[in-house]
Amino acid sequence: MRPVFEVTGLGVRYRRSWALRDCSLAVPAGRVAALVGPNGAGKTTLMHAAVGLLRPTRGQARVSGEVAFVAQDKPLYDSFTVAEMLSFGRRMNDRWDGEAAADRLGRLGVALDRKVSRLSGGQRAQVAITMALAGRPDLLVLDEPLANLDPLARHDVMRTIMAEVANRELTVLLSSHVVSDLEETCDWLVVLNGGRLQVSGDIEELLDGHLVLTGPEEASAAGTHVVGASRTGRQVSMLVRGAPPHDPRWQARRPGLDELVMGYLRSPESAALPGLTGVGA
Ligand SMILES: Nc1ncnc2c1ncn2[C@@H]1O[C@H](COP(=O)(O)OP(=O)(O)OP(=O)(O)O)[C@@H](O)[C@H]1O
Repeated sequence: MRPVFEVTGLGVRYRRSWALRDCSLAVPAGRVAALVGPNGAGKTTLMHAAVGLLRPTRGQARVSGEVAFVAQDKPLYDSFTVAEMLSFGRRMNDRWDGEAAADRLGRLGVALDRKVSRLSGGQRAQVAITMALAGRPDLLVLDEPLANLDPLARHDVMRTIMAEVANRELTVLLSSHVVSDLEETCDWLVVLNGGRLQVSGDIEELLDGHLVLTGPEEASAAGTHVVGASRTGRQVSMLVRGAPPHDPRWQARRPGLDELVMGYLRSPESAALPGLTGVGA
């Protein structure tokens, strides 16, 4: 399927230091892509390059179609009511679907006559995302939409995104630090670490292509690609890619999304990118 969002050889330098180096990835249409990585990994920088807020130092970022971006601080005008925000949106956007926006906020119990300054964190997030969706974008880019929200509000925000993806062809790229929030909603994973791209691919294919092995430290892992390993006493636990090793002392199981992400983040030299054997190709 054609990519909606594609970067090739992307590098971004702020003064002397590189925030992103040599990143190439493509997110196919209709996917909900999770962008994860530790603080300072370059997630916001990648999103800013995608939506045209900064010019890459090297390479390029391409989006096909209309893009909407919700920044980390969910910028809204505090002195406006929700209805005034919506009519502001209508004036700024010729693809505006005000009816759907008002409907969605109604279903979420956000009163249109309420001042933005009096909304809860969760309602603020819902208004910002609703405003972004009302412009009927092809790509929705959300920088930490779940930060500072309680578990119920996080769930509601993810449900809003899911409903929109189910209703029409929308591609989403969203960053988060909480991988467990993404498990149900996202079907594409992008891992950035220290400005470098470590993982990009279909989540089910990635999980199918990896194993968590546990066994005694003397067991042989010959023939297996080890992403990372940790030791507890004489037991070793490893995240591996591809087929399991022949040594019968290993117990193997499919990793969870959290384990996959943590395995790569702990081993910055490992990568699972399209073109590498057995994963995401
Ligand atoms: N305007 C800027 N000027 C100089 N350096 C910057 C600027 N913006 C970001 N950086 C640096 O670039 C790197 C990547 O920052 P970025 O904000 O993209 O990371 P992030 O993954 O979004 O982090 P977080 O999870 O903390 O939001 C960091 O080392 C950061 O200090």
